[in-house]
Amino acid sequence: MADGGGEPDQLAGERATAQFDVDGMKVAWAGSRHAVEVADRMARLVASDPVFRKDTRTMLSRKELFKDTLKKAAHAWKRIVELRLTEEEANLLRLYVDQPGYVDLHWGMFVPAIKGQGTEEQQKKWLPMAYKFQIIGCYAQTELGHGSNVQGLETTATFDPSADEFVMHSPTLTSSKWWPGGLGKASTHAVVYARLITEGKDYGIHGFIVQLRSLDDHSPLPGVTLGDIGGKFGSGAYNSMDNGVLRFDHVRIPRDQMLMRLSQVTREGKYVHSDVPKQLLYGTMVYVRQTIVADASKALSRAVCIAVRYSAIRKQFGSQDGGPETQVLNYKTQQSRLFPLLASAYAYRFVGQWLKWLYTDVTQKLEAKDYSTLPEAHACTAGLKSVTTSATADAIEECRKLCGGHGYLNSSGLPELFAVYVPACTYEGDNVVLLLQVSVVLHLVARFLMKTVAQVATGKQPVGTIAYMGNIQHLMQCKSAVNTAEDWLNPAAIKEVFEARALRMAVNCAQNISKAPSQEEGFSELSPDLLEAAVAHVQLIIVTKFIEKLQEDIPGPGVKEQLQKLCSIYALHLLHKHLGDFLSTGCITARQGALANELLGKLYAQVRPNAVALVDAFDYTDHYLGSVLGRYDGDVYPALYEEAWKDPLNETVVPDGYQEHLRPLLKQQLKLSRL
Ligand SMILES: CCCCCCCC/C=C\CCCCCC(=O)SCCNC(=O)CCNC(=O)[C@H](O)C(C)(C)COP(=O)(O)OP(=O)(O)OC[C@H]1O[C@@H](n2cnc3c(N)ncnc32)[C@H](O)[C@@H]1OP(=O)(O)O
Ligand SMILES: Cc1cc2nc3c(=O)[nH]c(=O)nc-3n(C[C@H](O)[C@H](O)[C@H](O)COP(=O)(O)OP(=O)(O)OC[C@H]3O[C@@H](n4cnc5c(N)ncnc54)[C@H](O)[C@@H]3O)c2cc1C
Repeated sequence: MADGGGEPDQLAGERATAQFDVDGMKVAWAGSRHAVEVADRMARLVASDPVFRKDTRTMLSRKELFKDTLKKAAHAWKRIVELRLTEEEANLLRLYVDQPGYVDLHWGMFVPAIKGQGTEEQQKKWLPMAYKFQIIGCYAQTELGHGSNVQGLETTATFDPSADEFVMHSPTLTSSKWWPGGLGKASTHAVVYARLITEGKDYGIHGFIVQLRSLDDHSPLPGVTLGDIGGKFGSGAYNSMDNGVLRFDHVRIPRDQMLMRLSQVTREGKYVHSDVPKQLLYGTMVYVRQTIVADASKALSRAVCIAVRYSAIRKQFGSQDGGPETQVLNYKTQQSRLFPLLASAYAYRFVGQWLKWLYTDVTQKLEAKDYSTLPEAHACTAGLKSVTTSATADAIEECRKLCGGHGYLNSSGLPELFAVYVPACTYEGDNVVLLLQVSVVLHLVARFLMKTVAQVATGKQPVGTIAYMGNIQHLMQCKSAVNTAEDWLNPAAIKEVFEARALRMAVNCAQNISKAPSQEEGFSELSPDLLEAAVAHVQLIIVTKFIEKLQEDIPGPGVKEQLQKLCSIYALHLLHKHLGDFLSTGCITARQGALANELLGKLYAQVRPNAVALVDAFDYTDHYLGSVLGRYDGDVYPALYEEAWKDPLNETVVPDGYQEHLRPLLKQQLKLSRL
């Protein structure tokens, strides 16, 4: 289209300059050819079904939006059953429907909580009902007064041996369950976390399966108060979810509805704890944090895909002699803001794949009663969840700005993506609280290593993602050998400075804490520094996993070369952003920092001809992207123009309210001017 400057062929031209095999990159991104094929099939299935349309979603009222979500969830389930989709296919289909709703919590938390914390007998009873949607479940942990501090929850489950029942009760206003998704309107059941009290003793937080609503008419059961907690940030967005409030007034449940895999209450009311660590109670959170890391790359890649394609279409300013306007993607500033985000999308994808492997490995070990890797799983999931979600939320907002004014329109898809995504920084563990968990581990290891540094070669070595800390003697004094910009292309050079920075920051904290009157005071005082040390450690994990990915066989002409560039961009943009850390810990010199920046500029120029193809490799349909700016065909302007007319304000030429408010005002002003 030549009309008005929109040039869809522009993207075809961009695709022609790619220096790698896009299909090969799709496989590297998805993990296997099979994964590409299934994802593609499910995405197209959703995109071609009119029930799953979402283009007017931000214009719906809350009630309409919620009803639309119920309709989509029911239709998705119907298609899953009709087509006999596998679990993998069904999960992807739900992903591409792309509308937060009760099903996310049913499959994402209710079912995993029963699987992880229920006995075999309990699983046999409850899971088949959940699998067939005969019951709908949610995860009711957070309360009005307590979220981060799980040990501070107030809801009680008091055992009554005379009836062989627990009495669920909300003793205070602050003990009201508050936030659980799916609770407000949809769920019939919940896994409720409450303080277990038996024989007059409080045994702390345990999980209980509680029926909340009638299976006949969906009304709340006696003693149960339920509702939605109200509208949330943004139009459309997370308002499709019925985050709810729940109060119990002495509600009775049978004893066998306590989740009893970790501990039991006998018929007589005796509390028995099995030999498994009590932290397994938090297992569902570890599982979900792991899925959230994988989801970060999806949200980030969507935003980046929109911003890259639109930046290739959008033109501003010509050359001095009145030549054609320049694609904004050619501006170095646009590249230096956008390409690190593109690189981060790939980095998070690969670290997400690794974390999934780690989670599976830990789960298998737990089944064999080997609990040794549990702290590693907790620290990795908590740290990666925190760092990837914070960076992704910031990146989506940056992509909105990269799209200029049009990025602020709902039709760009970016405001809604941000509004849906940003609570990921809070739910499943506030990001600061989770980073502090990582810093506890780092502090303990650093303190131990400082004490035992002389015997470290013979002492107990740290393993897993903290293994590098065992190399303390080298990392505390090493100096980077980088001498030219190109030296920074060497993964070993990158790894060394990231390891040295992370370790030195952890050791500095441990030294300063040891000077405080007590460890507790020191920890509190130093907590801002501990957070930064935790971030440095997590960034090291992401960089390392990207480097390790590149050691694998990655087929397809040019694919590995592009990934190598993205890996260098990811690491070096972090180095540039956190230059203060690297300089103040003496890991690099100012000159080496400048060389890293010089190389970054060169790498951006090399990525430029590949940028559109690199986002095509995410393989997103226009339906899933949900953005007129990110359309595959690049036909942006007609789409923007057409979209505007769909707004309810444009249903009439003269607006509602004209007669009551505009006309009298205008007439009055006219009269006054004639006086
Ligand atoms: C179709 C597929 C769908 C896929 C999935 C989709 C999911 C849907 C997506 C989005 C929907 C939104 C979902 C949101 C749901 C929620 O938000 S649920 C509520 C989540 N709440 C939290 O995350 C609360 C955060 N707080 C905590 O996790 C903990 O309380 C804490 C980590 C802050 C620890 O507090 P603290 O008081 O210090 O610890 P204790 O409880 O006493 O425990 C101390 C020891 O336990 C270790 N530990 C802590 N957590 C874990 C864990 N998860 N795993 C293993 N170990 C853990 C901790 O390190 C201590 O160990 P030491 O004693 O050895 O030091
Ligand atoms: C969209 C959404 C969906 C949710 N879904 C569910 C669900 O399905 N089920 C469920 O049970 N819950 C759910 N939640 C609740 C969620 O898990 C909690 O909101 C979250 O764990 C944070 O807890 P909080 O709200 O108590 O925050 P707070 O802990 O009150 O945080 C407030 C501030 O205090 C800071 N802070 C807190 N503790 C410390 C500390 N020790 N040191 C330093 N700073 C600290 C935090 O960093 C933050 O800045 C959901 C929340 C949201 C927003």
